[in-house]
Amino acid sequence: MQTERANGGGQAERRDLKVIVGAAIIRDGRVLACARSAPPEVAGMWEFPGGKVEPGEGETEALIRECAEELAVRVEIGDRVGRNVRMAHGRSVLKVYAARLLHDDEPQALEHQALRWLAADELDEVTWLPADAPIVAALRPHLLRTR
Ligand SMILES: Nc1nc2c([nH]c(=O)n2[C@H]2C[C@H](O)[C@@H](COP(=O)(O)OP(=O)(O)OP(=O)(O)O)O2)c(=O)[nH]1
Repeated sequence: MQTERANGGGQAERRDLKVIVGAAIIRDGRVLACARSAPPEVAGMWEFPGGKVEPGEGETEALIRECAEELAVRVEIGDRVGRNVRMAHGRSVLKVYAARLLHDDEPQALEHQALRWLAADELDEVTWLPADAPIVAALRPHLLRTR
């Protein structure tokens, strides 16, 4: 549903912002990167596991659900990584959170083409979705700290 609210300047502010959450799953100083299998325009490009937050769902809850659906893993969600990234002409926003695997779960590529664990100096070896660039940049020092 779309509702609009007038702000101080009298302009309408969109309230139907779609929130996409991503999990930067970190293990031993490496982050899990996932290659999309669809749609064709972005197949083979790399992203953080995640997806749209469903109505009535919290961001952490959405991440836990998406990681289970896409990778068959249980995760603990930690701090935000990087800033909010506006996408689709401002209609959606990408928010990435650090995460760690629980119970020695091992990610399986149930929906992705491929998975890779990347160290800080390997982050540029894959082609990330364009919106992920500022997040990947913020992740680099984070990975170096958690080595
Ligand atoms: N999961 C994820 N999506 C990203 C990232 N970067 C980025 O631009 N996106 C975009 C790609 C898609 O347009 C959108 C996420 O949509 P999606 O199709 O993965 O979400 P979903 O799993 O909820 O999809 P669906 O059930 O509606 O098919 O966000 C990222 O790092 N992770």
